[in-house]
Order: sequence, then C-alpha cells, then structure tokens
Amino acid sequence: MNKSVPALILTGVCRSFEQGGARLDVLVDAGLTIATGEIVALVGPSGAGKSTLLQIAGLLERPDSGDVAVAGQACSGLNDDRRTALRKVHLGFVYQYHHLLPEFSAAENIILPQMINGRSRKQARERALHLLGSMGLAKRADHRPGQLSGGEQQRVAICRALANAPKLLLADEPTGNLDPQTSDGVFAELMRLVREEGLSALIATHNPDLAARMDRRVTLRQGKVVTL
Ligand SMILES: Nc1ncnc2c1ncn2[C@@H]1O[C@H](COP(=O)(O)OP(=O)(O)OP(=O)(O)O)[C@@H](O)[C@H]1O
Repeated sequence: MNKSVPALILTGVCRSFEQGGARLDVLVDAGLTIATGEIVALVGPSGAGKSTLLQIAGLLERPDSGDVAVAGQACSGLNDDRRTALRKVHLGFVYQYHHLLPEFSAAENIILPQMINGRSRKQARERALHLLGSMGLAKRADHRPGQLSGGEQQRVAICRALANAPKLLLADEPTGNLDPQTSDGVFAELMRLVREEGLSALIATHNPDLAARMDRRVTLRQGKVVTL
C-alpha cells in the first residue's frame, strides 16, 4: 500500500444507542487516523465505546454520522456488498475468544478465508504453514482447536486474521482470556507478526503494560478519541 495513505481515517464519527428509553451517546464526533505500519492502543474504561469504535472501523456497523476511510477508500457511501468486499481484502479481526471452527484443523482455519478470497488451496496452505511456523506452531498445523492450549488457539486466530495480508488488524482484547504470562508471549508475537507483515493495528486493551508497548495510545473519553 502507498505509505502516504493512512490505513484508517475516522472523521466525526457519532453513534448513539437507546437504553431503557434514554439515548446513550457512545461516540461523539470521534476522529482517529492510523498511519501505515502504526500499532495503536485503544484504551478507556469499560463502556467507553472501544468495541463500538472497532465495529465501525471494521465496517461491521455503520455510524449514525461521520466517515470511515479504509486504505484510502471512503466507505460511508458504499452499499453493504462493497463494504463486505473491502473488509475481506483490507481488514483482519481478532477477538478475546478465538472463534476458530472446531471441526477444522489449525491450518484449515487459516486456509479457508484465503480460498474464499480466491487463492488456490496450494497457495493458501503454503501461507498458512508459513504463518503457523512464524508463530512456533508448525507442529500444530493438523491439530484441531480443541487439541490446542488457550495460547495456541489465540495464536492460530491471529494467523487467520492475517491470512489475507490485510492492511489493518483490528483487535478487541486479543489476549484478554489468557493468563498474564501467556498473554505477554502471545502479544509479543502478535506485535512481531504485524511488524513483519508491514501492517497497521488498532488494539483495544484494558492492560496498561500491553498498551505501553504499542507505538501510540489513544483513549476514549466522553465519546471522543483523545491522544494520551
Ligand atoms: N447494540 C447496543 N445496544 C444498546 N447499547 C449498546 C449496544 N452496543 C453497545 N452499547 C452500549 O454502548 C456502551 C459502549 O459499549 P462498548 O462495548 O463499545 O464499550 P467498551 O469500551 O468496549 O467496553 P468494555 O471495555 O467493557 O468491553 C455501553 O454502555 C454499552 O452498553
């Protein structure tokens, strides 16, 4: 991708919800730009709107108003099919829970999204094995998720998110389910892989130590994105 094109630009994003008959303004004129290659921590107290912002940045939900541009493409005017297409090419997601398909092996979980994007099975398997190898999981390729430890499952989920070489990784508490030591290791590998692949990342976390290891931290305060 052209280095001068930010991976993500949010401009004037607003999002409210109805709760018990009252209106809750979660995002209020929120703005954020993530440069190519940048890894940004998204912090803020529980309920501040981190997941809501990630859903909007990931084109999974639409804001009430405001604009989202992914890899230089403004998305607000696009129909759902175009948004889905952009999501499949440019965006990768990691959640607190791995969400791997239990009946498929680790490699197959990483092969499937590539084949959906048109890659041949052979090329997709090569890429899957490369990613698994770089995560120290070469010997786990043919194991099913249920045969893997929590840390290994989350490493596979990270490989799956990066399978199609997206421009931007969006992660919501990606190591939040792991014990502190495992979380530390998995997070280090996530950061390394994102850097090796030259991607950008926006990672929501409650963990101040993890946030401090990223290039930059932004916090959600009263619906706005504030730089710390
Ligand atoms: N679909 C929805 N309908 C109604 N309210 C919602 C909806 N989605 C989110 N909210 C509310 O919006 C607020 C922000 O939620 P969100 O999950 O984005 O916060 P968060 O910062 O990710 O929290 P946490 O750190 O606990 O995960 C919360 O008060 C939540 O209850």
